[in-house]
Amino acid sequence: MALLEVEDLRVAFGASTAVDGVSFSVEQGKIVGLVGESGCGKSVTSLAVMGLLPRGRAAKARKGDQPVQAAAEEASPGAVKASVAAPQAVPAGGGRRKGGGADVSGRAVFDGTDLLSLPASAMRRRRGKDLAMVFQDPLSSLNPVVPIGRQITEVLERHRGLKGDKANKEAASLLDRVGIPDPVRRLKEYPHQLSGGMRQRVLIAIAVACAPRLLIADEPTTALDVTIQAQILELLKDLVDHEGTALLMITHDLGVVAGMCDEVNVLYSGRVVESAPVRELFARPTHPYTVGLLGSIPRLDLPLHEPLTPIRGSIADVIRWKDGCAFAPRCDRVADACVAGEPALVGSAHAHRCVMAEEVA
Ligand SMILES: Nc1ncnc2c1ncn2[C@@H]1O[C@H](COP(=O)(O)OP(=O)(O)OP(=O)(O)O)[C@@H](O)[C@H]1O
Repeated sequence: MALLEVEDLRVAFGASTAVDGVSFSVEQGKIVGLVGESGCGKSVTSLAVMGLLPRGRAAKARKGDQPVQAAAEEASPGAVKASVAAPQAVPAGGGRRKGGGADVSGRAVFDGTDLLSLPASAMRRRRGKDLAMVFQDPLSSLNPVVPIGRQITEVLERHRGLKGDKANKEAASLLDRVGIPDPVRRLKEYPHQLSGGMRQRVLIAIAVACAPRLLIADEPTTALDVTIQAQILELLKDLVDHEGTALLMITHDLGVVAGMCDEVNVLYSGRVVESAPVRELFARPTHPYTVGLLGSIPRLDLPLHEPLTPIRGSIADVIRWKDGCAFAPRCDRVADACVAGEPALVGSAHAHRCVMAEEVA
């Protein structure tokens, strides 16, 4: 059994469905990508798995509310008071976007335990220790008025019981491990004294401080320039290779997917529309949305000046899945069958949700 099995995950904010029956799994020592354009449900999926969404009315009635801030404070290994990851979790889950709490259903089975059914206190113990998250924007994920050393030692104290010199030594060795030179001096510095790439390394150091078995990285390199991006991705890959960490990589960047992932799940309008091992997906994309995503990125193997083919329309041009394929209004190959009812996910190793798949192939 995989380390994480997400089954039929659904997340709704009031009447609006953000994640609509998503299933995927992540094996130990593997990198699994969740890919799709903005708004398809990638972040909400990961926040739901981490238990970081503000609870909606239905959930409150079931188990009592877990306030957003409380959840955020526990966000990741940086989930200590006034520390990392938390500020970013709040906007993603409930601050930046208005719309109240989330009603979450389905299962997210981690090492045999359904995380979605855990009480908030048990989930808090797991976050940071077994599961950790790295967010996109390190500046808003770190506390600007606390030296980075303190932000790391708080995690070590909380989850590993390390204090004083021992905690400081371990913090310096974590910074060293993520490639920050002169770590002892850096421990005393504040986030604004570090470059963007270094701040992201600090977040990764915090995330791995307790050797989590599952790391979720939500667009961890989007805010960085390409050379730093490559270093950070290499660092994450090393963790997987050397520690056997399972990595769920959330990205809209197919280049990152190609270079990093073992398996890929393509999301569209809250549902997985295609999932496959990475080579298979790039060699034989089957869903027209995946084909469109691949057609819209520049390729070195095509003649110079070959035009890119963007997907027409936007993710707002969707129909509800129960009425047919949500991608149909943007699809060049749309046929009557596409809007005749809900398309099922077909296949196992390489699965797709397209009734016209044979014609597409
Ligand atoms: N707190 C909230 N209240 C209401 N709707 C929300 C909330 N958080 C997210 N959504 C909606 O859920 C949908 C999925 O959002 P999500 O952030 O998961 O997308 P995404 O694929 O991660 O996009 P991006 O790459 O831009 O972060 C969007 O339509 C978004 O507006």
